[in-house]
Amino acid sequence: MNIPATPFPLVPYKLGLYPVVDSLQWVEKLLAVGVKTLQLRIKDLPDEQVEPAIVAAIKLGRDYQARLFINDYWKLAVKHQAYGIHLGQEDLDTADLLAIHQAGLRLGVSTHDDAELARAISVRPSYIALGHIFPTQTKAMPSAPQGLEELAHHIRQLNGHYPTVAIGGISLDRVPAVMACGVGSVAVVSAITLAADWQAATRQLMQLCPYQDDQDAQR
Ligand SMILES: Cc1ncc(COP(=O)(O)OP(=O)(O)O)c(N)n1
Ligand SMILES: Cc1ncsc1CCOP(=O)(O)O
Ligand SMILES: [Mg+2]
Repeated sequence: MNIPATPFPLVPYKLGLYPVVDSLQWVEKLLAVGVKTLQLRIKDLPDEQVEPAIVAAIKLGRDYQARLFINDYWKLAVKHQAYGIHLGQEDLDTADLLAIHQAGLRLGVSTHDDAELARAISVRPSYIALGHIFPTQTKAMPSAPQGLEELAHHIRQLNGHYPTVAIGGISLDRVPAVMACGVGSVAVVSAITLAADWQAATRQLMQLCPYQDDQDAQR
């Protein structure tokens, strides 16, 4: 892992509701209802198959002045100047962090435990994701869910130095308890994509998890 000499660019400390979706159509629908932070997470396709969706999503994100993170496909995100990239711990082994940093992209990093948190901090990313908090059907997870106590413990450890995002099994009714742990943002997949009324769910989630336009995370 090649660690840049300076931190990755800042993002707002409270990124607000952060939907994670697997298609350009979802990106477009969520931007249209006012989502300001989101991620395009397409898994395991060749670069040439995902490139058109990534290019179009980045343009939409710019048009709506939103923060669109690209999951995994860091080379395409750099090539097309995305707002940011999200990487997991395994992705950190292979991604060129210097190239991402030099291109000025924001970086979010996943963490599951104390060791992964320490590794993420060593990279000085733009935000740190913590999870999975609750059991999830969306992604096969090798470890047990962290739960709210562990989430609160990790947030205390970070001591306000990084924007934080909680992810994993977070349903609408669980958001208040997650926010009460002091997290800046809540990332959701199924709470939106499997909701009976996704627009109503998104609006309620945005209200519970407000975005605040500042960059006051102090490292
Ligand atoms: C906001 C956010 N947090 C965590 C993840 C998970 O990333 P990763 O561990 O790399 O797993 P995949 O999403 O790539 O399957 C995420 N995507 N977003
Ligand atoms: C991508 C990812 N990373 C950790 S949990 C997860 C899936 C979250 O999906 P859901 O909000 O449906 O539990
Ligand atoms: Mg990944």
